Amino acid sequence: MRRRHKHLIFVICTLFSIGYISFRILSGNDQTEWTDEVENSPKKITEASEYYEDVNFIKEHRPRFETPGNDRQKRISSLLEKYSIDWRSPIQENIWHVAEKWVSARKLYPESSPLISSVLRYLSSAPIVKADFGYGGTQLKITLLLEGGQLAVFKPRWYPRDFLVTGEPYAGRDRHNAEVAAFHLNRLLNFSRVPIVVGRTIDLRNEIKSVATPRLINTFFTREGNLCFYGKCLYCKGPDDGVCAQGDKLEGVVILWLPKKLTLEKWKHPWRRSYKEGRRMRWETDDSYCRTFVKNTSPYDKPPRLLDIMDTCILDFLVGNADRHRYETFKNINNSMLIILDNGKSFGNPFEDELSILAPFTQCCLLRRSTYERLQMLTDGVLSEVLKTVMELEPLAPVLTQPHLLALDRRLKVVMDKAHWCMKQYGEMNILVDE
Ligand SMILES: Nc1ncnc2c1ncn2[C@@H]1O[C@H](COP(=O)(O)OP(=O)(O)OP(=O)(O)O)[C@@H](O)[C@H]1O
Ligand SMILES: [Mn+2]
Repeated sequence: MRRRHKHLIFVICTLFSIGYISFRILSGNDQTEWTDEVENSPKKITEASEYYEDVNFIKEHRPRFETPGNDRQKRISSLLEKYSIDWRSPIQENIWHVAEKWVSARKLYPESSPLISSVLRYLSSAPIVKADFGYGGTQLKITLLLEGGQLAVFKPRWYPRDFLVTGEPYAGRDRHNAEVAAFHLNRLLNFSRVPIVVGRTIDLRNEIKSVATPRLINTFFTREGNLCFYGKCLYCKGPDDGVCAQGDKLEGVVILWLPKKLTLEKWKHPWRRSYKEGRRMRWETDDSYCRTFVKNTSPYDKPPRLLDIMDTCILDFLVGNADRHRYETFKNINNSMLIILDNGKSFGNPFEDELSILAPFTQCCLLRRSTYERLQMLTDGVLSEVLKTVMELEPLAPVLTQPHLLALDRRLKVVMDKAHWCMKQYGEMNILVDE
């Protein structure tokens, strides 16, 4: 009897030990579910199929910055190889023709070409043959005719780089450096939809006034020994609205004009703001606006326009541009891109993220797969690092202050979180579009 009793105790202890050891092994696996170990040995968890799906989902979609020992450095190198600018490339005087030929329905220039450096170099140095008023709009600018017959726009500097624009999300005057940063960011996103732009400090007296039309000369004046002008635009009424050089030197940006033979068509942006206090637009109060209205309305009911709106709002959210009230496409050209013109209202406040700019994306939950993959490549601070390096020798360098660079990385995380939320909610195949 006693022997049988002992035997029973032995069996119970053995079973208990086996149970305990199994439990430890399994819970050990549990703890590795977020680490690379699971990525390398997915077989370990194949039995729990539901759970496996979830882990796989997170593995594929979690932001890269949560992955230790990832390929960050490789991503930086490959992006720099494609997008670096040779700011010392020799001047090529016949480059305008090249830039003109680049323009097609879906791209303004190739993703990567040493000739982009050549265009930027010449745009920042070509002699100015003629200068006139801008061409309407609300902001002060000058139209330039450059040597070789190329048209361009000059937008002047109003603010120092660290100026903080507060108030309404679209407040303040244009930020000239924002045009430059938005252009390079658009390249990193592989959009090629922002016109080519470069920083340039001009001699207002010798390069502009000397070749200006009489009507532009009439708006020149001096203030405290500095040469100024106020030009003509909706907000350019007189000297109070003028911009002044430091002495004769005026910093600004030169934007390459699109080929004259291509006509632009203007569209009202479906997610535009009212710009009136107390007046709310439908998208601000109706979260089904995309599904019930925009998606059923031409030209958003078929590709590529709505996807272009998604791309644009992501770029705008990253740079903080809340002023995309209208947009332009090439008239009579099939599948024309949404041309991302006028980014002057970006980079006003690096300490706030204006979520309403993302409304098209959060309300439609739609995104090109190519854009999603590119955004993912730019996580882990890759975005700010590559952008900073690409613009390091820009004539306006430093183009962005550190807080603005950090804001880009922070906002990118917000975009990725929204994308993952959409995927979880509706399924990846309903969110990401192969186009
Ligand atoms: N690079 C360009 N090539 C061709 N057309 C251009 C270019 N830049 C601007 N335009 C034309 O001029 C218009 C006004 O330009 P832009 O939006 O930069 O000025 P703005 O004064 O900031 O306008 P708004 O006050 O409406 O914001 C554009 O809508 C476009 O039609
Ligand atoms: Mn503008």
